[in-house]
Amino acid sequence: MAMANLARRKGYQLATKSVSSETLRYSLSLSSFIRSRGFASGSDENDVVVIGGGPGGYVAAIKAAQLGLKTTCIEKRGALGGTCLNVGCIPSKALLHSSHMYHEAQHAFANHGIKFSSVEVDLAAMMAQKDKAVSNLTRGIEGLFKKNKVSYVKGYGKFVSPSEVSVETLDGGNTVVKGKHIIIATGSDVKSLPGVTIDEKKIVSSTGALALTEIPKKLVVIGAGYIGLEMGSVWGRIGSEVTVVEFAPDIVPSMDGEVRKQFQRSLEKQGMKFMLKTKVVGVDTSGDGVKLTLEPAAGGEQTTLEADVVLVSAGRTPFTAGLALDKIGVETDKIGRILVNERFATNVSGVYAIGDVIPGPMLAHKAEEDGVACVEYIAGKVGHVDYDKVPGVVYTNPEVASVGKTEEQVKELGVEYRVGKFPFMANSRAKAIDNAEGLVKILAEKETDKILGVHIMAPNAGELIHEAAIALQYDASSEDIARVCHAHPTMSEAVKEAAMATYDKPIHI
Ligand SMILES: Cc1cc2nc3c(=O)[nH]c(=O)nc-3n(C[C@H](O)[C@H](O)[C@H](O)COP(=O)(O)OP(=O)(O)OC[C@H]3O[C@@H](n4cnc5c(N)ncnc54)[C@H](O)[C@@H]3O)c2cc1C
Ligand SMILES: NC(=O)c1ccc[n+]([C@@H]2O[C@H](COP(=O)([O-])OP(=O)(O)OC[C@H]3O[C@@H](n4cnc5c(N)ncnc54)[C@H](O)[C@@H]3O)[C@@H](O)[C@H]2O)c1
Repeated sequence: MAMANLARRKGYQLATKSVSSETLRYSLSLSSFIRSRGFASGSDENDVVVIGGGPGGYVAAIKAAQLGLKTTCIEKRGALGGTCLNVGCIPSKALLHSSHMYHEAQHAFANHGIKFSSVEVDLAAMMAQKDKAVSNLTRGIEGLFKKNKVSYVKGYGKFVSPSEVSVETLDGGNTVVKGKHIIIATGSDVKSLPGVTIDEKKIVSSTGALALTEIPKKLVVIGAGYIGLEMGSVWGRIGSEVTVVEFAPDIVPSMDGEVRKQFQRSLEKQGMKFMLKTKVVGVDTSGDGVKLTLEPAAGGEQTTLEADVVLVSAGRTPFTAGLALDKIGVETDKIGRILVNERFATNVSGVYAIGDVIPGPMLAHKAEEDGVACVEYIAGKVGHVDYDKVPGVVYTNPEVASVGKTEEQVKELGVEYRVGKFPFMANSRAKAIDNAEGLVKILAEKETDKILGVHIMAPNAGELIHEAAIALQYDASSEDIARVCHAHPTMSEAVKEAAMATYDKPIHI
């Protein structure tokens, strides 16, 4: 609105009535920016080149093009969407949903009066449904590239200079792509463990675990983080005996302690076994299955554990292999993450980095936010990402979602705080659908009531958390949430009640 007024005052014409104020804002500021910086127009040189077509890279490329910058994206895997779409977020959520439906059919339908004589898993069909979702979505991004006029080069990119990337194309050719600004968005890869060689058959990474052709009788998962618990849930629900070996004293070490305890109990009830404070010191794949040698994390007597398949999910590591970063002098930290400033600029002028390859949470939505902010800075605007307010969700059942600080972190900060909790046992919608496990927990600063962190365990916690994310972003108080009218009967009412419990008293408990 303000821009439209400015346009009128300055005598600009709105070209067509379909031009939105947003488009106008970008085009006005961008045309003057292009004039002042001498950006490419119609030449072979790009304003922006993005290496990597994952959530960070493809979103940065589309946003750059929307900002009027001539943009090319280089991707080596032959499909857009990166780890997330091809071998991460999307295929895992497809399998989590399919396996959840099977589990519900076996264990929950009868409570709702739905009975049938037998239910079975067709693994090939389950995998085909997952693959269909992935291929539809990757093609969708190619469509978005065309719509936004992003050039797409399929091949492996390597720096020749800070403004030139040589690409070995997938069709066997070679080309050099030039750009005034180059964004590295090459993501991450599975972190390997000493003495544990991934063969994607018996010893698998998440990629192998998303494509097993048989249900393993015994699955051992190394690492009780996001991937281990999600993929462990998938295979556990459809028949595997799942044991999770975790080095730390707790599962998902970054989670709020109280919520984590309830979460672990819930997973154990579903049949998942945990061996905490334990490390894998060796694997033997010479027989039919796998024999693991384990040792207490603090050292001590060794034990063995047998498995048909072992999933290595002990974290991911930044991926920069083959980029020739040393050739142009881009700085990385001790664990290989590219160092950037608040504008995502590396130490080399004109070279930027975003997503999993830089420090910060390794999450798709964080990579997307990085991508948008990075190109906004490149276009002379101001970008914004607040890593303290990035929601995290474990998509098990129940899901666990959180945003902001855990109680342990708040304590460590020495801030005086209040806690408000509300269990789904007292939420009418959760009772109506017979799925009342979990709680909402809110932490707020005692003096100001400003919300510091929100933690939710519920079947749809990943959806419920965004009310809290908005509240945190706008520095809302728990009273602000509590005084917003929430529809009845919804699971969201538990968020309102937890907010009431934080600054005053809840009604329904
Ligand atoms: C099993 C699994 C499940 C996950 N689930 C979730 C989830 O539910 N929610 C969530 O937020 N996050 C999830 N993640 C994490 C998420 O996938 C990553 O945080 C996200 O993909 C990072 O995006 P990115 O763009 O930085 O990198 P990536 O998605 O890794 O993309 C980088 C791309 O760059 C390409 N590339 C690398 N080097 C070159 C080169 N030299 N030339 C050309 N191309 C190159 C790669 O082929 C890749 O496609 C999951 C990860 C895994 C493994
Ligand atoms: N739902 C989601 O958003 C989602 C899903 C999957 C993956 N991801 C992202 O992918 C990244 C990688 O996932 P991940 O599960 O591999 O990593 P993670 O960092 O979530 O968990 C790794 C776990 O392995 C443990 N560990 C490390 N070394 C070990 C060892 N030698 N033996 C036993 N345990 C060990 C760690 O203590 C930790 O609990 C995550 O950081 C996450 O950001 C996100």
